[in-house]
Amino acid sequence: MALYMKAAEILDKVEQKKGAVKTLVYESKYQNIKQLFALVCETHKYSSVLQEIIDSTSFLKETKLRIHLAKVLAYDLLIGRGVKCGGTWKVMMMKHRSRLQAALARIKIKRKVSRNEDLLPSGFQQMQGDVIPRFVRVNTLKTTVEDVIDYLKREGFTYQGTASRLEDLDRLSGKSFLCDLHLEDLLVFSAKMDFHNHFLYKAGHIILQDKASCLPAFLLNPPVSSHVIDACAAPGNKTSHLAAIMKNKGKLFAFDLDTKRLSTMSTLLLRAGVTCQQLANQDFLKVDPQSSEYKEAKYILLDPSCSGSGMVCLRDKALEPQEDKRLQSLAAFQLRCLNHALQFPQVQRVVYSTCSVHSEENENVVSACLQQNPGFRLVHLLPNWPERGHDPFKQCLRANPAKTRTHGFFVAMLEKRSLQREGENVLITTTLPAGGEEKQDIQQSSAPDEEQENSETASEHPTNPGSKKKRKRNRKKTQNLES
Ligand SMILES: C[S@@+](CC[C@H](N)C(=O)[O-])C[C@H]1O[C@@H](n2cnc3c(N)ncnc32)[C@H](O)[C@@H]1O
Repeated sequence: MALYMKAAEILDKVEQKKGAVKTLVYESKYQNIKQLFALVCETHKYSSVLQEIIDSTSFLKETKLRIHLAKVLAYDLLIGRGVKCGGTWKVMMMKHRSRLQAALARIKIKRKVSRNEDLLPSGFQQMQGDVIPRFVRVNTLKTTVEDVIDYLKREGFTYQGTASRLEDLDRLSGKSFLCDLHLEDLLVFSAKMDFHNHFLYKAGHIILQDKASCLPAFLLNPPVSSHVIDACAAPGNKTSHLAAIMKNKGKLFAFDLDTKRLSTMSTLLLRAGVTCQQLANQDFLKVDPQSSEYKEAKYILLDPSCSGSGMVCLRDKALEPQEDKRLQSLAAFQLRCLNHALQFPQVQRVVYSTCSVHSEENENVVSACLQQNPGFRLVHLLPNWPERGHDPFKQCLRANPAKTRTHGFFVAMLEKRSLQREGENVLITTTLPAGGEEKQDIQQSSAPDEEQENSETASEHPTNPGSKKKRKRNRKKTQNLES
């Protein structure tokens, strides 16, 4: 019963656009997160069909159930695993079973389809084949990749080395796993692997984070001891990633408007061993860039609220035409945030990211911002990343299940022009698949010769195989994971 109540509560919020499924499920503190997440996602996908079924029967009127609870129960009865609770709800659902089944059958006949999946709105049908592997980020504040691999091997997992091609990820099954081909602190497992109850997760040694969502902090790559702003930070996965890159040194200012999400974030950061953060329940747009507190802030990560249309289980809703108005208002907010980020006097780099597939929230925001801020330009990111921003924003990255085996995502990095002397080359190389040929991308800078202050040039990025940082990056053995 508790499962259905929680699922209905979250579905209600999701349909009112009060939050993303993943966050709401996590915040619910329900013990079986995976089960709750699956039920909410699936009911949400079939929401319009369930509404049609319910409307065509007297189910709501007779049971006096609220619509979201009715949908969740009807989903499990007709499409899911069968109603699993006992008591009055089970009796009630059994009483209405044949009428609800008949209503579903009538809809299938009307639409001339035989399978339930064929009733899904087209956006959801496309993604039925999309399987996203389980990505696990090793929290280097608490452990090392080697220690996690050893620990898992002792538990019967099979380590298959570093992936060399995207297709290697599709072949993962059972307890086999790989190191990711782009991000060295990321392990990849089959989609079915669940770590929510695993010791490594509960102890904060691993973070369950989609690969695309790991890109912003990885690309921003703030140096140890730097001052960094995470503008829209909760629930804090990217904040903890930034802290790991900064080795918990320096200052990490993290803002979020939402008190509840911030409190979840505090728990998450505590578990991850983050100590360099300064959390504030504050509107980023009202943070004063001129305040002396931020006078050394050179790196900003901006991951503002977005339509969430890249999240696989939300895809069809976000593609509905009536979303246009909402997209415009989100885009306006995102542009204000990005413009605001560029007002910090010492800012050198800003990474802008969304989990949206819409150009309105991605390339269009970046384009408008660059027009309004000619002192900034785009940095060409990871040259061998397979999915690029829409024309002409090839410097930016996109991600999606088909091309990158991740949720839909967008990342851009803006850099202050004065960081590069005119005519200098910005060299950005990338970690390559094992055995792959080294690729480099040389971009001609057209920046005016204002000041040469950037000691953190792109060639020092750890993705550059030759960078000092990468050479020095010896993963320290820290705690014994079993202690
Ligand atoms: C996409 S989520 C951020 C996810 C986060 N970066 C992470 O990786 O866990 C967007 C966040 O922006 C927050 N937000 C929305 N408007 C804001 C504002 N004006 N100032 C600060 N935070 C804001 C929302 O509460 C939400 O938590």
